[in-house]
Amino acid sequence: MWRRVTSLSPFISSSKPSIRNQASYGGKIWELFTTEILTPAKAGISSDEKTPFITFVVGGPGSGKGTQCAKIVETFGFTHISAGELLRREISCNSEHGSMILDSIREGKIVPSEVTVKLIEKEMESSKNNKFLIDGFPRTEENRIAFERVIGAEPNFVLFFHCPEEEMVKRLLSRNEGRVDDNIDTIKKRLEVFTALHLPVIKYYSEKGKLYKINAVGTVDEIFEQVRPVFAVCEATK
Ligand SMILES: Nc1ncnc2c1ncn2[C@@H]1O[C@H](COP(=O)(O)OP(=O)(O)O)[C@@H](O)[C@H]1O
Ligand SMILES: O=c1ccn([C@@H]2O[C@H](COP(=O)(O)OP(=O)(O)O)[C@@H](O)[C@H]2O)c(=O)[nH]1
Ligand SMILES: [Mg+2]
Repeated sequence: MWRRVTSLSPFISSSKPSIRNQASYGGKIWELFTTEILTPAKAGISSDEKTPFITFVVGGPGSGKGTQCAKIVETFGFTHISAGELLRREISCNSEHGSMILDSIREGKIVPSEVTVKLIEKEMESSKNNKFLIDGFPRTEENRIAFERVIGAEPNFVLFFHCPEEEMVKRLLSRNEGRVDDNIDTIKKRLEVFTALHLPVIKYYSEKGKLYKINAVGTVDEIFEQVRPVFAVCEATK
């Protein structure tokens, strides 16, 4: 079981996100980020079994994060922690924050970091595994900083699923999972939030050489063939 070694630091309070006009990024900004060549040294692979191996899986809504995570789990034995699923679980069990989370999800807004990070921390601590895929998180710089402070760790690398908006909208509208946020109005808001708040996270990890960009257009299997070598590097060093 993985245990946090650093002491809890104060959570960062959530501030209201400012939504910048998508046009200010020219729609092509994601093209600036290139795919890293992943090596064991870059991934920070260590032989210490107690050190958690953390991969963040990020990308726009409908880019295929959850679908690819299922394949990574099946093939490489990671524990999948979906931030969105953890939040939806809080809604279904009417927890303390359930109604606030529901309102945020309905509006396509980001739930305060302190809530999400605490849920992720609980999942990590209760897992017997030490390899984690953290899906749909961090969505903002504030999320990222809160994770690092509370968990006391950085991801070994970050998988970024890059997908054109039209494709993401098409996929979300046919997802059919009965989600309150898979309707065109909320989808538009989610895309705005993604464009406005996610870029600094991508930029941060790109500058650290931890970003692995995946072209998320194609069949599920074709996309997995881009993902597989990233994890195969980790396997090869075991
Ligand atoms: N490569 C793909 N091509 C077409 N549809 C896809 C692909 N990958 C996932 N999907 C479908 O698109 C929808 C969104 O995928 P999902 O994995 O839930 O994305 P995310 O977690 O990024 O929102 C789902 O209905 C899924 O079955
Ligand atoms: O770290 C997170 C992850 C998700 N969400 C909320 O949960 C929704 C659904 O997230 P999920 O990752 O399930 O959506 P996906 O990107 O997979 O469609 C988001 O739009 C946000 O409102 C959040 O606030 N913080
Ligand atoms: Mg998902």
